[in-house]
Amino acid sequence: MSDATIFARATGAGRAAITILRVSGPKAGPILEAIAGRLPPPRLASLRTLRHGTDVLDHAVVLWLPGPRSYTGEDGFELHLHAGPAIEHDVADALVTLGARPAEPGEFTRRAFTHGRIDLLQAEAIADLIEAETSAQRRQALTQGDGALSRLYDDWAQRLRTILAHQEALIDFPDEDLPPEVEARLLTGIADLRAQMDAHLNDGHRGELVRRGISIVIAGAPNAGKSSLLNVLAGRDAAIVTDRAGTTRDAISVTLDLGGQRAVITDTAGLRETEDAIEAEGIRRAMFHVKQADLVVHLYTEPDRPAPLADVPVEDVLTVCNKTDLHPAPDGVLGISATTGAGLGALQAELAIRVTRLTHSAGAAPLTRARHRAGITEARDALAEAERAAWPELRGEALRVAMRALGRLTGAVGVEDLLEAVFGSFCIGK
Ligand SMILES: Nc1nc2c(c(=O)[nH]1)N(C=O)[C@@H](CNc1ccc(C(=O)N[C@@H](CCC(=O)O)C(=O)O)cc1)CN2
Repeated sequence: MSDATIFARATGAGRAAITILRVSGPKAGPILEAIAGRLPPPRLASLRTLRHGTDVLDHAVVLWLPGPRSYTGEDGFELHLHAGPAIEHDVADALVTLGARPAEPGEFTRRAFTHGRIDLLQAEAIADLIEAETSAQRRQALTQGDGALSRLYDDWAQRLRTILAHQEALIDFPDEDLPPEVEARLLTGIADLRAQMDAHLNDGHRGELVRRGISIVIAGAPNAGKSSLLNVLAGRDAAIVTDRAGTTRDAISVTLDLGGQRAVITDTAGLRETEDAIEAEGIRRAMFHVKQADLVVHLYTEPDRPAPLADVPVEDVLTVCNKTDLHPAPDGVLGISATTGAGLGALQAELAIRVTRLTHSAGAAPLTRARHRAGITEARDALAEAERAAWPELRGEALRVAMRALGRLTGAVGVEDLLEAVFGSFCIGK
């Protein structure tokens, strides 16, 4: 399978000036010679006439990318073609005739992983980089792609290996030859590592928040102007606005860039007692969103001071007074008018500060996916198990469980079953 030569369009669909086809695999050299004549110098853009037999396909820029110094680690090439359906399908036909086949989603990056060019955390970072919509997401993906998280986990695995070696020594040479401080030092080493993993896990989900986007929910009484606020923040009419209380029944979400951070803002049904079954379901959903939110904007209008939201910590709530064009906001409360736009700049600035506070990471590389959290949790639990173990043999086994959990994160050990999940979500051509 993996000795197939694969190809895919690396650029987007639709009208464009240039289309890049990328090809990787053992037949790349012979195929390029067949369509472009002799091989150009490695990694240098060269203009060539592409032919299939006597048929001229295009005049194109060609890159010859011999392995192992290539993205996939294999021989490969790129064709920078004039964009257009006829060129693309005729060149694809020529590639198939010469023994290549279309690539599966993520197959180029999967080959880069298989050939040891990148580890699994870096492969995930490439997917995140392509998906990134905001600057913060881009920076986080680039940091992980440069191997920041890999280095942290590799360093922990290295320390575990040393601890495990000392542990083996304790088992092989019981009592006699070894000074007592060997076991004490070993236990301190395990405790230190576990504490570092705890700190890494207790990061307020910063990396995951940046990657997924911060969830901000607008809640409050009917007719407080929640939908109007969503619309002005979104800069478009996403939610229906009327002067009738109870207009919003279902939650409506828009994605925003708040100071470089991705935020998903959700407008919810107004909270009140109601006989209307549909509105009641809307309110049930509103409460569900409020409880899940990273930040709640509690909107109200003077003089109807709201009761605190049940089940939401106060530090996660920003109380905002709307309709200041009708009634001024009391001292110390952020006032806005969704209709005149007064105070909106201050609200956006405050939201950006809150979001930055939620996502600010103290230097070290944050974990960014549930997969990472599960792996580190497993390793941390195994270390705790090792600290409690009554027998050296049991301690050794728990340390090996921790090692394997770390190894699966970078892809250094047994991840065959994981690869489909990681690479299947890529786009074709990556
Ligand atoms: N045209 C084009 N642009 C592209 C890519 C590509 O494949 N083709 N990339 C693909 O995703 C990204 C750049 N990433 C890359 C990472 C590694 C290598 C690579 O071949 N590295 C070799 C050789 C480096 C060199 O020229 O000396 C190496 O590290 O050994 C290429 C691209 C974004 N832009």
